[in-house]
Amino acid sequence: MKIVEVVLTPVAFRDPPLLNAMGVHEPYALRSVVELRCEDGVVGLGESYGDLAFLDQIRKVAPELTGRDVFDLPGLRRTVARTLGGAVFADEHGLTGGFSVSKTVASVYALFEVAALDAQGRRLGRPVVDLLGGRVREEVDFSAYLFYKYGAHADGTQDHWGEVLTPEALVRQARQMIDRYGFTSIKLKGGVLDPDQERDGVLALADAFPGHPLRIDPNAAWTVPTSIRVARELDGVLEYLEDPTPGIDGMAQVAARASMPLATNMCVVRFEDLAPAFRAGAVGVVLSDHHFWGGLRDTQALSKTCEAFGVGLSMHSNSHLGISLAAMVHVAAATEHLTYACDTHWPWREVDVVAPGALEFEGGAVAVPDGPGLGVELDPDALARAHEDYLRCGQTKRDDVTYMRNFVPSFQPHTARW
Ligand SMILES: O=C([O-])[C@@H](O)[C@@H](O)[C@H](O)[C@@H](O)C(=O)[O-]
Ligand SMILES: [Mg+2]
Repeated sequence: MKIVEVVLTPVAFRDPPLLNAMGVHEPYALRSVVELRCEDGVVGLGESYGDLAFLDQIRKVAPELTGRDVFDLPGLRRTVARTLGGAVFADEHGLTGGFSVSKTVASVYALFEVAALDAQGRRLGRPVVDLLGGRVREEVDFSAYLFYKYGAHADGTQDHWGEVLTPEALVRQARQMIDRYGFTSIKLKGGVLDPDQERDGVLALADAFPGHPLRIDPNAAWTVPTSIRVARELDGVLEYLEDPTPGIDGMAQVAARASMPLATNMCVVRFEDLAPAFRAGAVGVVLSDHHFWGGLRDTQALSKTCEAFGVGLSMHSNSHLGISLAAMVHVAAATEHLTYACDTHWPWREVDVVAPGALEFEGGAVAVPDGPGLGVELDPDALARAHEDYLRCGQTKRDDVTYMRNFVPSFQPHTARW
């Protein structure tokens, strides 16, 4: 089945002022939506980053795909690598590790691979999970992804979550999210407040939600000694500690002294990073993310590799919409070695580009959608509105650091600050 046209639509959707080690989320999150229009009227959907530097790369590749067989994934990967010709996409926030040619190819390929698999599934009348080998689980568990946050954006726009800067407010946010979605495990985005305050936040969550596995992710905001101290203070409380400190060497020093496994989506972000990290004993859990790990099939390869080395696998997320959530659910449902509930930013968005109904949370889990392919349908009006928002919002890249300076003029990112 040949690809006849590739349509790329950058979109933007409202995002609350969520805090992290690099600053604060801007009023809109940016994404790209791809439609692979194929023979017989079949259309495959994909979703990924919306930064201009990423759009520049996918815009180079898109015209090269027309006339290609949508079932030829190795050919698709070769076309991506050849067309990019060594280009590097640098997502300046740095929250998902370094940049490289291989990570850029993996990221661009992933967007088109998901769309190709969606098209294949629609053509065959089978869900993507079946193309990945079939279901090992019917539904996929997600964690409540909590953020410290401001009560309003720089222009005064508020949201229903309110300000969250204290343990009490964190517990309130967790309760709102758990009441609505039923999550049974909790992740806290840290690297925002003094580590002692964040430790107290975790302890308050542990008290309020007994039996809910907990994690904290300071995105490398802590030094090695601070990480070791906080790990000791949260002994028996955390299921894993995510990216407390920068780099494989630093993580290895913490891992040697911490009782809980360390997880990462910062120091292991490509297959090339696995050997040095595993050799150093730096990580006990790798956070997969098909958007930069080379798509759904490479995510499965990552899982197998982790299993062989006795390393756990969880799933990282960034602000995203329903096409990405569907892809995350399909790959998670087809991947046996997935040892923790996945992350998702889903509760933070209010609109979507897909028609409602296919993706529902129950007990913190999402069942694999029924339909062929990814099982989600594009809502053309919603897509048009989100594209209008993209054109109107004036943002062209994610820049939490500069936006943070509206609130704290002297702000510098918090890498190994504490
Ligand atoms: O949305 C955020 O601010 C997160 O900090 C995100 O960008 C990270 O990449 C991510 O969720 C993580 O686990 O590090
Ligand atoms: Mg992380």
